[in-house]
Amino acid sequence: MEFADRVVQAVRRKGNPVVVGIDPRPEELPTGFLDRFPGTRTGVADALRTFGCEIVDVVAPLAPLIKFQSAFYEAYGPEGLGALHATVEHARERDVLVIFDGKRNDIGSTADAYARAYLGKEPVGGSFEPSWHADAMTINPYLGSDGVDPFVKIAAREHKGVFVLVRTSNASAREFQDLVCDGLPVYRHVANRLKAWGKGRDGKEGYNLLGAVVGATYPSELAELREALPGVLFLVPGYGAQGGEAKDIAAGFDANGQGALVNNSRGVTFAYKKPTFRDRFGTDWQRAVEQAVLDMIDDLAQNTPAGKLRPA
Ligand SMILES: O=C(O)c1cc(=O)[nH]c(=O)n1[C@@H]1O[C@H](COP(=O)(O)O)[C@@H](O)[C@H]1O
Repeated sequence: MEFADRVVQAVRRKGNPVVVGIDPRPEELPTGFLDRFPGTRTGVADALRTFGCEIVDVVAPLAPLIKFQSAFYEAYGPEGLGALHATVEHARERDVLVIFDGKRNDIGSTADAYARAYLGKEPVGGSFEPSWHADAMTINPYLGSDGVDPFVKIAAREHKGVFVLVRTSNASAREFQDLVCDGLPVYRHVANRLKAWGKGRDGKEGYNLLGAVVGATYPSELAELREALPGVLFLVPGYGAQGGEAKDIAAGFDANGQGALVNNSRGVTFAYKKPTFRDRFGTDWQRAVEQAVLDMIDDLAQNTPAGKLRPA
């Protein structure tokens, strides 16, 4: 089944558009967690793997998607990447779609290698094998069409998805993305190109394999882009730790409650730090993770069109 159809159906089945971001920072692991592992690079990587897999177990029954932030694993070199790979495999065996967040790109031929690495298959012996089992990945459009086309081509062949940075959530997003040329800000040029890059790649549910990353922290741009990009799935980071609220995200959805996938990383992963959760759940950090997801689902249902996804 096409990636966009799998997303829409998973969102419908689970009744919410939550993406749990797993961005593990060793220094923020629950008290005593790291002490269970040897004080070596391998030990830290094992801790990240164990922590990530436990989060997957808690959130997979609730959320339709998980996004892994590669940076926090790459920080621990090959051992860290091994931990990421093992955690992705763990997620794959559960009922949840996986986004690899590495914001890759390069010149066309190298972009093709990245696309094959994360979405495709590589020759091994006499056959072709996938190295990573992500359902989708994030990419940077700065290099233009020849850097994006290989991702689209390989995603289409493998029934995978791609999310292109269009309007990022960070404070300096305006620096380049708002520069006006030919009468439009740069992010609107990217949005227009995105339509062209994804042409003919719609799934049966009406959404394209090529999605857009649009931050929750810029509500008016989110609303404007929703209008401009019908049939494009939005990956919306910035809810929670970066200050984005459900009311800011509401305009990113379609009328049917689909179209926006809302990411929350720190607010879920390290939910145990929230004073009210600390009082309620003590050292049971898994219960805090679960409650953070349940609260987010409620918040989005009450304050955005995602409420329409709930069974009547
Ligand atoms: O592509 C992304 O996911 C992304 C794009 C963007 O514009 N802003 C953004 O925060 N992200 C990622 O989304 C996650 C947000 O994390 P929290 O702020 O902890 O929820 C991190 O993994 C970021 O790298």
